[in-house]
This record gives sequence, C-alpha cells and structure tokens, in this order.
Amino acid sequence: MTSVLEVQGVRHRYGGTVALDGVDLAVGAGECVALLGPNGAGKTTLVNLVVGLLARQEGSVLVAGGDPRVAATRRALGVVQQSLGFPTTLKVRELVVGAAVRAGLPRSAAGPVLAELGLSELGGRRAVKLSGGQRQRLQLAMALVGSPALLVMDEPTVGLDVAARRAFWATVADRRSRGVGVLVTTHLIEESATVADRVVVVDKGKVVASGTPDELIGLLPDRTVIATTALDDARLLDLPGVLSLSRDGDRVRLRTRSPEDALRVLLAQDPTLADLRVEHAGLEEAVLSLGAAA
Ligand SMILES: Nc1ncnc2c1ncn2[C@@H]1O[C@H](COP(=O)(O)OP(=O)(O)OP(=O)(O)O)[C@@H](O)[C@H]1O
Repeated sequence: MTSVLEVQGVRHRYGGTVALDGVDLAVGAGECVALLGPNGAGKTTLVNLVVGLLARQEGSVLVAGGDPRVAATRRALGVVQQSLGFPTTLKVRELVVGAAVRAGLPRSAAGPVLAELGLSELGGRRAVKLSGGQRQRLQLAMALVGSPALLVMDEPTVGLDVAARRAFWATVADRRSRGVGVLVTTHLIEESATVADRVVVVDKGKVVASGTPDELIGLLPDRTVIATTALDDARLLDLPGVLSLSRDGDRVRLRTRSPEDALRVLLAQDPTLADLRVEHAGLEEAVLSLGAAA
C-alpha cells in the first residue's frame, strides 16, 4: 500500500514540556487510522505537524511524499477541524468555491462536491445559519473539493446525531474507496472501532498501542459474564478475577480478568445457572487499560 502519510521519529517540545516523544505513524492510500489517547497525550500536536501548522523540530513528516509546510504539499491535504467558525457573511457555495480556488481549481469544481455532500440546495444560505450536521458537511465539502490524498479530521462528528454521523462517514468511505487516506482524532472510541481500519493509541507523547480495533480488544483479557444466578453478591465477587458486578434482580453482569476460571467456579457453585453469555470487553475498555498500562 502506498503511504499518503509517513511520520518518523517525531519529537516535539513546548519549552520544557515534551508533547511528542518519538512517534512513528503511517496512513496508506484508502486507509482510515484513528488516533486515540487521553487529554494532553499529544494528538493535537501531531495533527498540527501533519497539516503544517507547526514547524517540525525533530523527525520527519511526509504527506504524499512532501513537506506539509510547503504550499504545494498542502494541496494534497484536506482538513476538517472541530466546530470551525465561519465568517458571518459568507454563503455555503462561496466557501466551497473559495476552497476550490485556493486548491488551484476552477470555481465550477464546487458544484459536484456540493451535490456529493447534499448541500446543493443550501448553497445560497449563510454558513453561520447551518445546523451542526450541515456545518460539518460543509467543512467536509471544503476539505474534499481539492481532491486531497490525505484527509485529516479532528473530532469531526462531535455533536452530530446518529443519522448525520452515518451520512458523514458514508461520504468519507466513498472517498476512501477512491484512495483517500484518513487520519482522524476522536474521543468517541466505539465510533472509531466502526470507521477505522487501524487504531493508534497515544499517551504521554508516545504510541502505546497500534492495531485493528479487534487486535486491541484481543490484548485485553477482560470479559463480561452475564447470567441469571441464585448466588449472592458476596459469592459472586469472590469468583476468580472479578473486577465489578452489577445486577438487575437475578440477572448479573460480572466483569472478570479470568473468564475461564470464573465460569468454571460459577458453574460448579450454582446448578440453577441460566441464560449464560460471555462478552468481550469493548474497544473503550481496551484503550483505557492500554493507556493506564503505559
Ligand atoms: N502551545 C503550547 N504551549 C505549551 N504546551 C503545550 C502547548 N500545546 C500543547 N502543550 C502541551 O503538550 C502536551 C500535548 O498536548 P496536545 O494538545 O498535543 O494533546 P492532545 O492529545 O491533543 O490533548 P486533548 O485531547 O486534550 O486535545 C500537553 O502536555 C500540553 O499541555
């Protein structure tokens, strides 16, 4: 797979604060990589280096093979920021036309992208009058009009309802099928499991885990055992590896680090056990525990 983004050995400090401490990351053509991590992990710093807003201090950042601080390379980038403010007087069509012109394209390039994002009918409306979902679609239209090789998005679906979120990701998926690589930062961990091919977890300026969502979930031994049982809380909490317990009448949910052992003892102690189910931990639990282990 050709890489549209290659980050190697990147270190970045603000005065005495080390924000990035040797980060490697690649995004292939058509690939979607989600960048996750707690507040202050270094995600924004990394994104700002990738989009050329920050000057590189150490290591290399290549977008479509070029330096993102160079204008010609920035044309290979589409950027969607979280809740960007729009100038109060400008209309939807004018903003997309402006983005097309800045990308070196004719004004007519705006039409197909407005149609692709379902914004044609809103072309004459002032951007500040749009709903949250429409604004994010407008940002995506502005980011895509120049046919970028890499789309970089910072928390793009915050505040969107389920339908708007689906529509947003459907457009992104369509561009990915045409080879556009995507780097997305998000705090919506479970969303990243559905949209990303790969998840990269950053903490304290370092990559602490990287893999497909299923690979990351597989790193965590936790399982949730769900069953209807006659055992009381004290005996359930005594089962091997139990981390937490919740119940609704006789129906209990037990999170355990040792699912096989817990099940063996549970089955031996409660002959009336029924409706047994075992669930994997979610990506959210995996990411939180990977961050905590770092
Ligand atoms: N302009 C700045 N001056 C000084 N320190 C900064 C600056 N920007 C970020 N930092 C520090 O660098 C570290 C990484 O910050 P960064 O904003 O990249 O993290 P983040 O993962 O994006 O966090 P969040 O999820 O909260 O947005 C933090 O310790 C932060 O306090």
